[in-house]
Amino acid sequence: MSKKLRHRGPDWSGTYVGKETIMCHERLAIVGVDSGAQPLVSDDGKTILAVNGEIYNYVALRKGLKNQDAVFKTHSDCEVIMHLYKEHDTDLCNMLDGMFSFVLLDESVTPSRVIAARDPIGITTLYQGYNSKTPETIFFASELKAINEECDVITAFPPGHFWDSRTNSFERYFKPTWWQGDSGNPADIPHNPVDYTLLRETLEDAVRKRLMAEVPYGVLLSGGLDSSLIAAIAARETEKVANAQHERREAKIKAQEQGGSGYKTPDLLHDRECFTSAAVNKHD
Ligand SMILES: NC(=O)C[C@H](N)C(=O)O
Repeated sequence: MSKKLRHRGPDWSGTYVGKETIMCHERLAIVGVDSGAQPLVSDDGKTILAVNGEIYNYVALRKGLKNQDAVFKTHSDCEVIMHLYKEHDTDLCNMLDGMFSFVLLDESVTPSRVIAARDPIGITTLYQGYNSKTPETIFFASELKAINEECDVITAFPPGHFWDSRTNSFERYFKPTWWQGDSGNPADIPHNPVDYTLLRETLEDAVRKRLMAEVPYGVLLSGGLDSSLIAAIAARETEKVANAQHERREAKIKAQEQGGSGYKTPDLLHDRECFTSAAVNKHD
């Protein structure tokens, strides 16, 4: 089954075989490239997690944990989900800023518990299925093709919901106030005056956080207004980050030069050289 999803991630194929649950993950490494192979297994070996997605606010969430001694085994943006689960149970879903589908297995309880969730608007895909002859076995997968031979009932996992094996049911966690616009009552439709500055800043912020990557990224450019705007913001933000890195390097070299001996370490000089040529290439 996992092989059918291999195209989703060239970087790692991982499998966890638990008491009653098997989890497989095909990874496209984006954050915590060297350490974040999945499924992630907690320090005590009792929480297991597979995620498709990016958690943009993972640094802030980590800082906000009640248990500041929580052991992080990787630099993955996704690991914080396991720690949030310990502190907030399913309320964790509302704390994530990102695009994600995940399945979390809790083997510290008997019977073991499974939580699955999908991001608020369903940016990432997730399907749930079962076979009517063995309905107690539940399948989850990012693509239908992984489970369609095993299951005769398959549904798209509803966005903004989590599923809990304790209740065998879905619950909506995403309940923004503007959602009431669906009620059909015109009074429930927000009618704030348009604020173009806020609109621009929100768009910039949305693009900025999506640039969170330790690997090269690209923008699919159609030439239309939306993708051109996004590409322009992404290019500007990327340049800002590159300039800030350049300034930090220069400051480091200067500090070293002024620090008495005037000796420039070969590493620092090489670093400057590489960085300057990289910056030149970027502008070509
Ligand atoms: N790419 C993913 O879906 C998981 C995680 N964000 C990673 O970088 O490995």
